[in-house]
Amino acid sequence: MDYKEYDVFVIGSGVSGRYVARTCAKAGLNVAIADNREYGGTCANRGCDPKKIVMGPTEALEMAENLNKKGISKLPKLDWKTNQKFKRKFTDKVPAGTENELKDLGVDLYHQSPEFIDKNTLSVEGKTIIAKKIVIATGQVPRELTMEGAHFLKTSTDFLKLNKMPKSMTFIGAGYVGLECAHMAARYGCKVTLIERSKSALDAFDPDLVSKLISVSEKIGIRFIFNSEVLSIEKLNKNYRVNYVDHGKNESIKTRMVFNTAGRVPAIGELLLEKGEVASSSKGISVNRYLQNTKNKDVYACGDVSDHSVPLTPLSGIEAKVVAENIIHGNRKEINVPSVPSTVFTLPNLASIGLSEEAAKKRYNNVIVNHEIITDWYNIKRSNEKAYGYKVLINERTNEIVGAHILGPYAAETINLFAMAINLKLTTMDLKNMIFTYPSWSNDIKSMV
Ligand SMILES: Cc1cc2nc3c(=O)[nH]c(=O)nc-3n(C[C@H](O)[C@H](O)[C@H](O)COP(=O)(O)OP(=O)(O)OC[C@H]3O[C@@H](n4cnc5c(N)ncnc54)[C@H](O)[C@@H]3O)c2cc1C
Ligand SMILES: NC(=O)c1ccc[n+]([C@@H]2O[C@H](COP(=O)([O-])OP(=O)(O)OC[C@H]3O[C@@H](n4cnc5c(N)ncnc54)[C@H](O)[C@@H]3O)[C@@H](O)[C@H]2O)c1
Repeated sequence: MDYKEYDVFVIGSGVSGRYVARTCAKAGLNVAIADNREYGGTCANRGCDPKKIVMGPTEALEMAENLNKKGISKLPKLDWKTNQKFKRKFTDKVPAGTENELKDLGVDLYHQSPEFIDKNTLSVEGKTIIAKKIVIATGQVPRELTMEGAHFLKTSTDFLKLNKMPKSMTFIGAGYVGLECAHMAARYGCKVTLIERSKSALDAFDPDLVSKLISVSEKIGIRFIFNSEVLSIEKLNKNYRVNYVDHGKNESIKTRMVFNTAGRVPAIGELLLEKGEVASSSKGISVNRYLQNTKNKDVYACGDVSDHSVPLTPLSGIEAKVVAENIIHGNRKEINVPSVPSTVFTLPNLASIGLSEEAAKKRYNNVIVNHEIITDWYNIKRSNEKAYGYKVLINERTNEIVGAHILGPYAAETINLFAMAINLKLTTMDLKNMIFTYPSWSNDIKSMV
């Protein structure tokens, strides 16, 4: 019988899977890894990294527009095609680079989805694999939508590698992916519509700041349709017709492309988990505090696919470290996640860490809510940016910051100072007593507390 044995078999070569494979191989274990797409995962191939490159010219345009006739006399013209070329300089190298790095460490590579046969046995590429430990690090995939014509839908992966920017596009779902793509597309000259099922966008973020972001987005031409259900998508000649119900009324919109940005779900459909006796739910692979499956103790999970994770790159990395350590040394490291900052890379950025206003008020008796949409601070006036606002939540008893939310330029950077403050339990006075550079956006955080 054609079978192979490994100490560790990793499924998924994204930020979390490849970390586990690399670390276990470096520790002398006999390791294999499988991926059914190009190696390197979502973040590097079709997520965070290429997205920021595509966004680069829009940031330059935004800054120029804000200073138009204030020292700028001619606005830059964005060029999608040359930016795609620049982007490919990064993304083209990822799959081979990832494979070579793993091969050099002696890791065996497979290019298909494995299926469980039993608790420690997998089938892949016609081979039977017996592994002492199996790591599931398969990430997430777009939620499948089932309306008539759903097969016409494109995804964020298609968006980030479009040959040219179409005249119009419609996104179904106004979450992270929908909003980020919408902001990029609108600034590259596309007419953008977002159709969202619920009453607002970005439900994980502060509603006051979200509402300001929506009004800024509308000013750059983005149309939002809330409380709306898409019924069907029809193919016309060059366009699609999206039929939807808006407040009980049947409506439609003609658009060049339609994207599914309605959320992402754990990528577990192809693994035949029941045969491996692996416990899972709609949130992903069920794990305990060692990130070990709650049923099959020889299975671990890390990254977006674990039911412990918030689907963000830095968290996937932290989880991978825990899994690698527990496999190499036996269960000795529990997952312990600090407060995790998160940013929607719209312009302006919307960034957040810690508790929401609602959660903070539930958790603490007395919460100070510092909230302002800023119009008269020096930074906003000199940059002429479209919006700047914050909400900071402070536990009145201890003066510790328990939540911070910023809508503004470079909020993806300044929120990291709040991450440090919250995780180190700094008080408002600690922050105020720090000396930061001036004039800088970071320095403004002292005025927010
Ligand atoms: C458009 C977009 C933008 C994003 N932007 C950000 C951002 O700015 N900041 C941030 O922190 N996060 C961002 N994210 C989320 C981030 O990409 C993920 O949190 C991160 O990539 C998760 O890493 P992972 O290793 O868990 O999974 P992934 O990187 O998704 O890797 C999983 C791998 O498993 C493979 N796989 C799946 N199923 C199977 C199978 N059955 N068999 C074999 N292989 C399989 C996949 O092909 C993939 O290579 C973004 C996501 C998207 C989609
Ligand atoms: N900047 C970042 O860090 C970043 C960027 C992209 C993605 N991500 C990660 O990926 C995850 C997924 O992001 P996402 O944008 O795909 O999902 P999301 O959950 O943020 O947003 C999905 C949106 O689609 C709506 N929706 C669902 N079904 C719908 C339907 N049938 N019709 C209309 N609207 C519908 C939801 O109400 C929600 O507002 C995020 O939670 C985040 O952790 C992070």
